[in-house]
This record gives sequence, C-alpha cells and structure tokens, in this order.
Amino acid sequence: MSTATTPPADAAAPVRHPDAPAPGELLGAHYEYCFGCGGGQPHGLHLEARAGEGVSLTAEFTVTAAHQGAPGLAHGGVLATALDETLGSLNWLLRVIAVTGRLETDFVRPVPVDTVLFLEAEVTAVAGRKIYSRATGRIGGPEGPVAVRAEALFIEVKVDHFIDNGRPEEIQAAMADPDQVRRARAFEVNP
Ligand SMILES: CCCCCCCCCCCCCC(=O)SCCNC(=O)CCNC(=O)[C@H](O)C(C)(C)COP(=O)(O)OP(=O)(O)OC[C@H]1O[C@@H](n2cnc3c(N)ncnc32)[C@H](O)[C@@H]1OP(=O)(O)O
Repeated sequence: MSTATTPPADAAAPVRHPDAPAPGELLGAHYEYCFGCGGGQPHGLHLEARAGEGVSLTAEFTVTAAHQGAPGLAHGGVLATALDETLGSLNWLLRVIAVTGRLETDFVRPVPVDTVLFLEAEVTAVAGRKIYSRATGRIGGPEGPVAVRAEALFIEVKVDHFIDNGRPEEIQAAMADPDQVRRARAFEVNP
C-alpha cells in the first residue's frame, strides 16, 4: 500500500446513504455500454455487484476466452478492470459520483478462463473528496484462495466531469436513458 491509498489520520468513517440498495440487492449496470458492467458490451466483463452491509459489496465476474492474456489465462489488465469496476460501484452506496485516481493491484494467482472471480470490496475511509477503498478477488468460491487484491483512491467529481470530457453523443444518450436508477447513478448525486 502506498501513502496515496492510505487514509490520513483525520479521515472519517464512510457513511452508507440511507437510500442505498438493501444488502443482497443487485446494483445493476451504471451505464449500458460500460466495459465493466454494461450489458451492451459483447466482450465486456458483465460484472454483477450486490450491495453488502455498511459501505461494502460483493461482485462476480466470469472470465471468458475474450479476456485472455496468456493462453487460457485472464489478462492482468482485465482483472484490474474487474477490481476497478467493483471499487467504483461502492460509490453508489455513498451516493457520490467519483472516478478512480489511483488503483494499486496485487496479482497473487493466475486466473483461468471459465473461472468465476468472486470479489468483495469496502470503503475504508473518506477525507474531503477522497474515498479510500479496497477489494479482493477469490477463485474456486467466495471463500476460495485470493487471486487478486487492490487498494484504491477515488476522487469525488461533479457531473460536469463527464459532460466536459465525454463525447456529446454518448453523454446525451446516457442522460436520456429511461432507466432512472442508471441515469441517476451516472449523473445525479441525490436522485
Ligand atoms: C456516461 C456515464 C457516466 C458514468 C458515471 C459514473 C462514474 C463511474 C465510472 C465507473 C468506472 C470505474 C471507475 C473508473 O474507471 S473511472 C475512469 C478512470 N479515471 C479517470 O478517468 C480519472 C482521470 N483523472 C482525473 O480526471 C483527475 O485527475 C481527477 C478528477 C481524479 C482529479 O482531478 P481534480 O482536478 O478534480 O482534483 P485534484 O487534482 O486537485 O485532486 C484532488 C485531490 O486528490 C489527490 N489526487 C488526485 N489524483 C491522485 C492520484 N492519482 N494519486 C494520489 N492523489 C491523487 C490530489 O493530490 C488532491 O489532493 P489534495 O491536494 O487535495 O490533498
């Protein structure tokens, strides 16, 4: 863990938003074309996250042949994406819009194609716009051996971050999404 992902001494404990999905509830995709969670990406991860207790969640991602690096094994960048997506989903439990500033990843075991990666993640602290979180990914079952680990620093942003930096066609289409929850997760702090 680097100092960038270590909460300062005066950081606060994270506070679960009162309207956060109940423990066990699926979060669903925050954006149809997200490579991590969107259903509209044929070779995406299709990661499914479920709210946990407090500011924590669990998620599952099945490694397919489209995700290989070495023959028959998941690409490390794809595994980092799964961790990034899982950690990013935590922010919905806080009802904060945030982007990854720093993602530190340990690759502990190779992950074969057709393996389900069982992820768990939690926010550990919040300091101003900085959100500190960590995640682990296990194989062979939710209690199986750890294959990947990450610690991250997310930075809270305004909705303008996406409007100013994204392509107008995708932004407008996402804002017009009839799925209110998905639109809220993308663009509103307190729907
Ligand atoms: C269309 C659908 C939209 C979907 C929306 C849902 C989103 C979910 C997406 C989910 C997808 C999954 C998730 C994804 O993949 S999110 C996509 C990947 N991430 C990005 O694209 C972020 C790119 N970076 C930026 O835009 C800016 O750098 C940000 C916004 C992060 C900060 O620039 P900004 O100008 O705003 O702020 P600041 O520079 O004053 O920094 C503020 C404080 O933070 C500290 N700091 C900053 N960076 C780092 C660092 N690397 N290590 C350590 N510290 C760092 C900094 O020192 C300062 O501290 P202090 O001096 O105050 O103490």
